[in-house]
Amino acid sequence: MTRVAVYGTGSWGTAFAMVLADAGCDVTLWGRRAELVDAVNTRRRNPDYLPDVELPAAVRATTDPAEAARGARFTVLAVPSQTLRGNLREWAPVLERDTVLVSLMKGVELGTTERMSEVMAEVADAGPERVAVLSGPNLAKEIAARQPAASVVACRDETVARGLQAACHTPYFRPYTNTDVVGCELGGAVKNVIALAVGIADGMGLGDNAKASLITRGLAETTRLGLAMGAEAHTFAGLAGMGDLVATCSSPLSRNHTFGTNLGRGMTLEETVAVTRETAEGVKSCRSVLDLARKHGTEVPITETVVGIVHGGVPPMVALKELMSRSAKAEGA
Ligand SMILES: NC(=O)C1=CN([C@@H]2O[C@H](COP(=O)(O)OP(=O)(O)OC[C@H]3O[C@@H](n4cnc5c(N)ncnc54)[C@H](O)[C@@H]3O)[C@@H](O)[C@H]2O)C=CC1
Ligand SMILES: O=C(CO)COP(=O)(O)O
Repeated sequence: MTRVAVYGTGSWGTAFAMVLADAGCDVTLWGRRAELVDAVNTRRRNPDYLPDVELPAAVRATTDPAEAARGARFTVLAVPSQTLRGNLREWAPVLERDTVLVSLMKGVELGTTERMSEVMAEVADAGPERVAVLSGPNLAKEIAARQPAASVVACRDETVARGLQAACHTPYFRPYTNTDVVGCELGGAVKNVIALAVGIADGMGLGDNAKASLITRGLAETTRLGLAMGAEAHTFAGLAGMGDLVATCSSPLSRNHTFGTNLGRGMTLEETVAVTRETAEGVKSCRSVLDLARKHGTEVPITETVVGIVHGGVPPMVALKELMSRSAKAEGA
């Protein structure tokens, strides 16, 4: 039986632990808080993040990182992007030497502008054959309800990607393989920023034309940045690009979309943060995505607009006018 360690007992870590168990793996979840770990072990519940879901018996939990790591072929990381480096520094000494690190995270590190796979490779001293990412239209609450979804598992080593694919393939969760790690990660991180923009537009009362335009031009700027970073164009037309963008920008379950809607309705950043319990990665990552784009000399006008609204205090209506009055361009430019 394949042993898997999942670090992070939030919505996605817990839901994906369930997917792995349903696919036949033996899963140990690492959690920070003893009460939550205890609830998983004794009541088969995660009352804080997925209270209505009964977890399979093959999912156990622990607060001990070494116990979670023992014998794990895959080590899945599902903590907020901005805490990964610090967390992994603590866990790296106890991980199995040959374990494959799998990122579920959709963010870019502030300051370094590193993708999560880069942080993982650096901190755990892992080669590309030990670093994988999973990304796609995967709203945790739908998956926890075993509603059908497809996803992408990406690793530079295709054999490793196939191994991970087999480890998480269930009747309701269909993973495809890809070797374009950069494209899959970037698709996941930037769609959170575009979902903020769409949420803001929804909150302002703008219509479906505005939404479709933001999604489409959002995909254009994601692809432009991705190509400059060495990603492959077709990845952005796939599940980790278009797929995730559509799911996140249209679902009320998305934390990023909801965060944006609250801002668009006129809440301040502080008020919006106060009512957001879970991780909305785009709020921080919009700045690192913008930094990344500047490093690569690419234009990301929607991301720039989101940074202006979220961190620069620009009123959404002013930001909209600026976005609409940029110099006219050819669509493929
Ligand atoms: N929830 C979803 O639908 C999906 C989420 N993701 C991505 O997965 C990642 C994790 O997201 P969620 O599980 O949804 O977030 P969440 O907010 O539900 O849970 C985050 C988890 O990290 C823990 N945590 C917070 N600060 C920490 C720290 N300093 N050290 C260690 N642990 C800490 C929390 O206790 C919690 O267990 C994010 O990058 C998100 O973008 C990706 C696909 C779907
Ligand atoms: O990544 C997600 C769906 O694929 C979840 O999006 P949110 O983090 O906005 O909830």
